[in-house]
Amino acid sequence: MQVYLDNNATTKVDEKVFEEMKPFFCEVYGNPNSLHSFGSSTHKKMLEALDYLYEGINAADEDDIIITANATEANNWVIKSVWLDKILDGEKNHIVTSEVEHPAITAACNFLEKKGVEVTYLNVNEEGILDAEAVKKAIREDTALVSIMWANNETGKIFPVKEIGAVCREKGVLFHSDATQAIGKVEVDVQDANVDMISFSAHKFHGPKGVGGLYIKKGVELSPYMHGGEQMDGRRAGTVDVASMIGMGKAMHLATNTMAIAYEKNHVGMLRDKLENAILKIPDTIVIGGRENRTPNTTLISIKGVEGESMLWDLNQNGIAASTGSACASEDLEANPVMNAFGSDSELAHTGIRFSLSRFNNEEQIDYAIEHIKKAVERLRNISSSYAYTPKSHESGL
Ligand SMILES: Cc1ncc(COP(=O)(O)O)c(CN[C@@H](CS)C(=O)O)c1O
Repeated sequence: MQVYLDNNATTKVDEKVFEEMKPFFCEVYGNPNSLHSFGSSTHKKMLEALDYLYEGINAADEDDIIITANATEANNWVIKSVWLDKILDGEKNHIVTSEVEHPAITAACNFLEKKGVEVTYLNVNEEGILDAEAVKKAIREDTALVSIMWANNETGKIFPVKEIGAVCREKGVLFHSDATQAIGKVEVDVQDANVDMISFSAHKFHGPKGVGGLYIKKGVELSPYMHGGEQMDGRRAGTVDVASMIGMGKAMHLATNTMAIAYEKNHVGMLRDKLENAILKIPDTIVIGGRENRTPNTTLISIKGVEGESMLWDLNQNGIAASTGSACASEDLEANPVMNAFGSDSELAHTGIRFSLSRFNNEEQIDYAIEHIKKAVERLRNISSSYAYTPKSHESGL
């Protein structure tokens, strides 16, 4: 049996999305910016896709949604164009973010630090989140941008975006939120959340890889990251990947309409809880950050005495796909940076396993995964030189 439990890394394209995309490779293949009918025949479906995107995040008609290659591009665009617009050409020289952001934010900020920009990386608490008060205290006169994610890709923890947005509004500071792991899992309402910009990627909500977006609230000026043609009203040059844009719109529609969200919470949340409850019955296991206030599909679990990579290998031998944390950091065998951020010691930070489900998982798959997780833990602990179960040890915390 093949059981895919790594949906925060990427998801399967929904068949309905694929069907929507198909005509735009070999039949309706014109360049949308061409004046002839081969080009204009793409417009109807592209406009429908934009409508789905605006509807999915409750963007106002006068706001912009710019199609990018992915969330990484959108995140880099925000960080580097704020640097251009407000730091190089302005009086600001400070950015506030968190220490558990995706590398697309932290690496871009590290790059700016080498250019002399000051960056505050806010700590998270033992629940893996930070509060709006901490953001308020970090904002300075010369703060150009606050960028705090909507939901964490490893723990699923949801950040108080609305409260942070209110603080940024009060202080007159631009607020960006990386919503990549929120869309399709929890409600994302950009007007309610007082947010100026959000990033997203289609392949996190059953759309194609290689397409994403940046929502920009009306009135927010942001220099283009890509110059060239007049696509996206000159805000992002380059011929749009028509099929992928249409696929992303359809995926957003499927993922965010009322039924889908309710289904995600009831179905996926129930499956995630069943998996989590079973693993927590094993001694010396703990959910990193606790079980509250998370996206319904994600769990990051520490299994003491079991190296994350060894566990992944064992599960993979049985057709089960999971991860030790974000895919982009999985190559290096460093301790999980998010677990480090929680203050877990290095040994424990190597024991995290992330399971991230989707609406395409079912109970049979979860039962199969539980069976093999238990066997893998027993096998790996038996050969572990560092783990010895003692009755009190299962009360140990992080
Ligand atoms: C919060 C967040 N922000 C940005 C990205 C980047 O998405 P791209 O489509 O690759 O550009 C991701 C992708 N996180 C995957 C791959 S590293 C994970 O395994 O956690 C993300 O989770």
